[in-house]
Amino acid sequence: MGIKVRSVGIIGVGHVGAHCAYSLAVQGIVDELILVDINKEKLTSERQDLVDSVAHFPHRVTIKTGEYKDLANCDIVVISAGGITQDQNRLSELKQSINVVNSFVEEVVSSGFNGIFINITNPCDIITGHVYKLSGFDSHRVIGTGTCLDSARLREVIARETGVDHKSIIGYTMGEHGDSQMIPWSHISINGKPILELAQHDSRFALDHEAVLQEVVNAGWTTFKGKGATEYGIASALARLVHCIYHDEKQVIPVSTLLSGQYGQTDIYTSVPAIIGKDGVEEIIELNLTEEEMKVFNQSCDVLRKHIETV
Ligand SMILES: NC(=O)C1=CN([C@@H]2O[C@H](COP(=O)(O)OP(=O)(O)OC[C@H]3O[C@@H](n4cnc5c(N)ncnc54)[C@H](O)[C@@H]3O)[C@@H](O)[C@H]2O)C=CC1
Ligand SMILES: CC(=O)C(=O)O
Repeated sequence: MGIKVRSVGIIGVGHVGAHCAYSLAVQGIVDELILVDINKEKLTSERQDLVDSVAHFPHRVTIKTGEYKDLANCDIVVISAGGITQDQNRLSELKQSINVVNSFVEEVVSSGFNGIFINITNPCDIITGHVYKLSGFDSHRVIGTGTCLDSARLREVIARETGVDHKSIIGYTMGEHGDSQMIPWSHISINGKPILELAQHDSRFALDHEAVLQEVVNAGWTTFKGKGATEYGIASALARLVHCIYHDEKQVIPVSTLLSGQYGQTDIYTSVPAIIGKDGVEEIIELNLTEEEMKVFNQSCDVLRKHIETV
């Protein structure tokens, strides 16, 4: 009897891809990683460094390098190819990132890959939508990490301000993984108790909403400024998603996914909470946003649409 090897491919093993590889390996989420990068020297070095850590793990992980065609049998292919621009604006990466994914998505699909794409490359929502179109896959199998990372940042800020552990905070940011993302405050809760209700009786929960949003939006650039990359946060978000898929967890996580009428939006990839399981995005959760929240969410979609038109 053969045992199924959990195999994940990573395209682009720069700051982000290498950290994703390490997170998946060290947490024992995969049995095999296949790393692909156009920079062959870097690829060899990243593989060697990862291999050097394996002997200390309590589990076995095989780390390979390969070409796009070698990803045929992977369950999941992570896209983290490209390069972050210096101007701290994800949208200015658009043209470069489109060219990057154009150079391999169809080749990966024609190799026989029939699993789930998880895209990280920025601007995450637009590039994920483009990968969806290039791949011809059903949208539930093309996912963008979207505001999964920003939502972790949000929960950390709320945890710090309120003193409640982040695991007891239910909260997401929605919309663009970028400056126009929004926080649906009417749905932020401390394990089910709306934070807006708590705020009426306890000043700890009366947060400055605009300041929290700005801190969340700026967090990536706070990280980027001193090290020229953001990597641990996104790698942890990616590892969570991959774990959810392999274990069919059905956890609700905000990801960039195709909206087909939900929230009054159609034919656009953007972040909303969704159930993640073995089939990828299994269900989109439609929150009853307030009128003001809907307005800001729609504005975020407008920002994305304006840039999609330039592709
Ligand atoms: N969605 C998110 O939350 C986040 C997204 N990012 C994005 O991830 C991407 C990668 O960022 P970094 O790792 O910091 O960049 P990096 O420059 O360190 O690494 C990019 C890697 O992609 C490789 N590459 C370029 N074209 C390729 C191709 N056609 N095929 C295979 N490999 C290719 C390069 O050789 C390089 O090794 C950027 O678009 C960045 O904005 C970064 C952090 C968080
Ligand atoms: C760079 C980026 O997209 C982030 O860290 O949020």
